[in-house]
Amino acid sequence: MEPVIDIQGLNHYFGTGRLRKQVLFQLEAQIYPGEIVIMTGPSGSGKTTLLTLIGALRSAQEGSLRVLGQELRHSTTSQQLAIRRQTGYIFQANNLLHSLTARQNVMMTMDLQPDIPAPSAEKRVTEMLTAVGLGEHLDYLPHHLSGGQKQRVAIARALVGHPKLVLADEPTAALDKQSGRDVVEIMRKLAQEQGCTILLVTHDNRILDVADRLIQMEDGRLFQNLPTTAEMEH
Ligand SMILES: Nc1ncnc2c1ncn2[C@@H]1O[C@H](COP(=O)(O)OP(=O)(O)OP(=O)(O)O)[C@@H](O)[C@H]1O
Repeated sequence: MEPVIDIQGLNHYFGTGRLRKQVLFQLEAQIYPGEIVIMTGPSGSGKTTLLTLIGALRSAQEGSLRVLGQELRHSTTSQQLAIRRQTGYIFQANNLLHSLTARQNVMMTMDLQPDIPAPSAEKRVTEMLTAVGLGEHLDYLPHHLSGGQKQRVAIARALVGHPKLVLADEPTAALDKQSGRDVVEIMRKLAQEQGCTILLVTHDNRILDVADRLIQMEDGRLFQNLPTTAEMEH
């Protein structure tokens, strides 16, 4: 089976000249279809940098990074756009547009998929918001929703286009224990139904058990094959 994410000898640097600083060192990792992988690690260790490289939101500089079969090093803008279209992003700050309702925020993703006719797109948006428990809040603006509800809109927005890959950066950081739990359970359930792969960065120990596999970043180096919480309990 071909990995969804295939990282080999990946290095990354910020800055130029004397200020050039290496932040990722010889990373190696393969993540396969349908896997839920959680990446942990101290602040500043390079997790967000790696996530944005995988999501084609910044350019790979050295080594190899293949995502959904596409080599991202030396890739063209249109190849990067193709990866972004197949990827759902969920960030700590949910990045909802404040003047748009929950429904309109999610609909924006469907606008990137011109091959889906408008009535079907609208139906999918309603179904997705209902699936995350917001069927009664379709026309609410973000400031009338709680933190957990806003994050659920962000999940609906990330998943409504049926992405092959979901990248989530601290999706539960701003949430209380129960809302955080609900949010990852919804992600897991929807991802299983759609068969997509999830790579999730978190400091939140309370959600580690949703992972099939844990990886850890420390000082720009990746450590793999850590036991999951479920395995540790056996
Ligand atoms: N745009 C940038 N320019 C220069 N240095 C940067 C830039 N972005 C990140 N860095 C540096 O790269 C390193 C890795 O940062 P990164 O944000 O990837 O860490 P992180 O593990 O995601 O941290 P956190 O858990 O706090 O979000 C840090 O030393 C950071 O200061």
